[in-house]
Amino acid sequence: MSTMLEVNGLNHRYGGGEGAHVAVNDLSFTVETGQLACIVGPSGCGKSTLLRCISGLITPTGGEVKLHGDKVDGVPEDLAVVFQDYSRSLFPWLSVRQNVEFPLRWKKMSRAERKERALEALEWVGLPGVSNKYPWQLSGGMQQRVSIARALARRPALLLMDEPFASVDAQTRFDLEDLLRQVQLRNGSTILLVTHDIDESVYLGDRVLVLSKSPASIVADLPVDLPPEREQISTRESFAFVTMRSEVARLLHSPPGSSAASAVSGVAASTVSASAEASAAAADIAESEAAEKAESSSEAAVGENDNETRTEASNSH
Ligand SMILES: Nc1ncnc2c1ncn2[C@@H]1O[C@H](COP(=O)(O)OP(=O)(O)OP(=O)(O)O)[C@@H](O)[C@H]1O
Repeated sequence: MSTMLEVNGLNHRYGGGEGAHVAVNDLSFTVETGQLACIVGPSGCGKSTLLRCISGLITPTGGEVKLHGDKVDGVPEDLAVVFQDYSRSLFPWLSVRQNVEFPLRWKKMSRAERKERALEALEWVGLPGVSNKYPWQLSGGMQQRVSIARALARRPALLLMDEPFASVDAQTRFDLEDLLRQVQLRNGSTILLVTHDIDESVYLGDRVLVLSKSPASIVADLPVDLPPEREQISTRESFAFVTMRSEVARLLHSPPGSSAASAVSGVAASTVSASAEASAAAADIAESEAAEKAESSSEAAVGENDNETRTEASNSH
């Protein structure tokens, strides 16, 4: 697998002098071709700043970014970005198809080719029948699909996504997450997605990079040990998912540089599987203990309330 993105010693400071604010602090990582890497970090830690540096929208104050080996010093032609706010990224006076075609105008291709690419991308995102509608005639989730189609139509070397599903309702969010993984698996796209939602980072990612509080630095880089094909209910219930999300939550809530955080980051992959085994064993023990207790207390507990099993829906907002 070749390296698509290299971030080396990246720093970014806003302003100067006493009012200077360091948003990103010495970040280094790579993303391999065909990988979907998620970056998760607390609100305000510097995630968007990192994406702006990677996309060439701002020049970092230190370090460098390379896309397929070329130093980024402006917005690369073969990079696309999907933002959270779909309503501001689509042109309301253009039809859906014209919106998707829009960035292709700067590519050397005929009108017919542009149209074909746009229709193909709309099909990838499950919107084959809306090409002549206007964005304001679509639901929020459909508009975000159009934004994704517009990014994919360019066949970018790297797709950056900044909290792409944060503005849609929970069910639409699930649908869009599944759509993204399907598209990524089918097209082999390389994607770097930023989110502050722990569950989303684990569900979507082949890998999760955990950032510290501001200024952003990398606390851990964890491979996601889940099958490529994921399903909202069974994947989220799986042992590997639950273990991993706990690991990420622990890392996010440990102060950077704390012994807990550095201990985990040093042995990221092995920690996940080791703690998975330990938790499995603990769960087995707890289950058999509970069964024994239930058996012995069942005679004495006649008339008492039924046990309630409560599954807490995770929400890391
Ligand atoms: N243009 C700017 N000038 C000065 N400071 C800025 C600028 N943009 C961001 N910052 C500051 O840099 C820090 C990181 O901001 P950034 O938007 O990158 O964080 P984030 O992790 O994406 O936040 P959120 O999760 O809330 O979207 C914040 O303290 C923010 O106030």
